[in-house]
Amino acid sequence: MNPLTSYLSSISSVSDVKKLSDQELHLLADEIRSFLIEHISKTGGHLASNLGVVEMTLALHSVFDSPKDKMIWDVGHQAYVHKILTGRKHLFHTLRKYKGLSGFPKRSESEHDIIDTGHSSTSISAGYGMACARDLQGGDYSVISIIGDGALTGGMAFEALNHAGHSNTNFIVILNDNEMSISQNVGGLSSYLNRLRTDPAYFKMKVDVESLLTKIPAIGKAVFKTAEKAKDSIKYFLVPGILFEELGFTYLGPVDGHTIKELKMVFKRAKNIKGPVLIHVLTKKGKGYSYAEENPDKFHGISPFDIETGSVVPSGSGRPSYSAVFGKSLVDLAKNDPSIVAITAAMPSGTGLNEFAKTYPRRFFDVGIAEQHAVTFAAGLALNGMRPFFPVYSTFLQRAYDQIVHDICLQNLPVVFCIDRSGLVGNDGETHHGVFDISFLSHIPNMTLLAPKDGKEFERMLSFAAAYQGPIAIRYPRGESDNFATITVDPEVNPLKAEILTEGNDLCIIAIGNMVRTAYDAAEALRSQDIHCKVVNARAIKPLDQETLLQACEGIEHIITLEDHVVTGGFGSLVLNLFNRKQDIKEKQIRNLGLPEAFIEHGDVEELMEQYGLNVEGLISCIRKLLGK
Ligand SMILES: Cc1ncc(C[n+]2csc(CCOP(=O)(O)OP(=O)(O)O)c2C)c(N)n1
Ligand SMILES: CC(=O)[C@@H](O)[C@H](O)COP(=O)(O)O
Ligand SMILES: [Mg+2]
Repeated sequence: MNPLTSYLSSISSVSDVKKLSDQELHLLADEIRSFLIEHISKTGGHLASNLGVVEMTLALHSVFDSPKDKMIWDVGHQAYVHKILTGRKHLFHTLRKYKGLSGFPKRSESEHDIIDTGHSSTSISAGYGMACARDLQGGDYSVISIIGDGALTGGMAFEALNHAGHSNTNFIVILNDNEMSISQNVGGLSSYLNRLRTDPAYFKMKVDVESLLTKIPAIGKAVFKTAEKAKDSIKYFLVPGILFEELGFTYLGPVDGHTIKELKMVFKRAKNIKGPVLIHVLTKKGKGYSYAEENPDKFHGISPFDIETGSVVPSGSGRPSYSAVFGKSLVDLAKNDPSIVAITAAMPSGTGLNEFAKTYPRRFFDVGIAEQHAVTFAAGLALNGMRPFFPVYSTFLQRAYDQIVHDICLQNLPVVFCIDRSGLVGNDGETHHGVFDISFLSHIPNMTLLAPKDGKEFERMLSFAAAYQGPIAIRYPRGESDNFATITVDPEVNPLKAEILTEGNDLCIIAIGNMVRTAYDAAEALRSQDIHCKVVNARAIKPLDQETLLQACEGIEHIITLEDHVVTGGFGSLVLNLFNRKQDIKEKQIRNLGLPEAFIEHGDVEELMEQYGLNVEGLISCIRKLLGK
């Protein structure tokens, strides 16, 4: 290769990868790592996971023929290398930007992206479905699901392993084991995998033992049976991956995930094995960038950073995030209430639980990527006298709908759901926006749902929830907490009571949570133009503070409800029902402002809010139109 032109610039499609020798592929791997670090330091994104799969992805595209052979990336946050090799490297300056490259596989982006992913543990189910379809259609291609050790802790992955295992369907599962979820991986499976990783003798021994045992001459039935039994029992102790073998998979590994020659050899071998195969690949998360290797948690999902120092470029006003407010408040509450325990589904850092975990290790539970289990585990804790707090991203809570209904609300248990990342989250896009939680929670009997307008109110709601007799959820957005200290200073505020922030009789805006600031700023701007809007901070989404809301709207014709949530089944629909039931709705013009019933694309939150008319300017123009001014 001409030293002046890089290997990376020679790759315009996956077929170019196949032309390179193993040595050249390793040189290409170095260039891809520099490319990833360079670009993600500017755009932000999932750096550590992608640095860990460079050689594996190169080997995959060397041995298999995408898109004929189908590659399914679990979660999909580690598919940047796949995207670079499949003709999208020139788009990486737009990574996760509005109308730019998605941070996850997107079928609309490329034929090489076989399925849209973003939520964990779906790849084996989807892959096995595709393999079964292929066999029904007489197809002749490989289906490969690539799943991380974190994602493998998701129950759905085991449902799929169980289903696929005892079939003779040709299907390949690649387990990318880097011992990390976002934080350190947890659970019995993780320790099992760790044993496989750390006892290479296992792998060597397996080959010796197997070849020895197969040499035992089958003298007579009895001896052969004994030999088989001996083989099975020895295999049980010595053959790594026995767990997967017992489920019906042929286990190959563990394989060094950074040696392309070895990877290609195992992938080629797997192609020719009948039935389901699981390849256990060992990788290092963050490989090739020392800051990410030392701190894979921080560099899992990283904002723009300085390559030289590894430090994140500071942004925002410096106010604590809602997650930080949550984490600090919970440590304070737990000091005086020993019944308080905290549960996370593999997201301690993202939900602000690191401090609590350090302070109260016995009262902290990381269940792995297992939201369904987390909720019913919380039910068990609550039934036995504890007060569980479960901070979880809105979008991931979708996984546990039935557990919330059946195991928490039906039994009216005192569990606190702290719904982080509610509303638009921005750069993660469709699979991560938290815009359905009001719709899927507000209709469940016994569920109470609150939304704070700022950090102070959030603290108040958390202490209220800690004493609440029943299921209660508090929804709050990603990012910095707001601060209305100059307006309401009542520390003992009752979170079930709405509050009137500003007076006015031309129109009434009833807003929730993060949208109260938008309503307040729009009303302030309009006041100077002689348009007087009343602003109500609803605080409680369910039950609504009917008395305050009805009173606040007396004598006002135009009402706007404002939410960072889909309008269908959202907060506005609850207000509409209230006025329908309580008052002659004909007297009122009620406009529900929120998000459409659509999957909202990725981009910066500000851009998306503008796009959907939910920023201050959008609200002002809507009010002017309604009032004809
Ligand atoms: C249902 C669900 N819960 C939580 C997450 C958040 N999440 C994204 S990646 C990740 C860890 C994945 O670990 P692993 O599969 O080992 O991949 P790695 O980053 O180590 O390559 C988690 C918890 C998610 N995407 N989906
Ligand atoms: C891939 C994934 O699901 C997580 O890494 C998620 O992107 C984290 O989101 P935050 O950056 O909001 O914590
Ligand atoms: Mg991992």
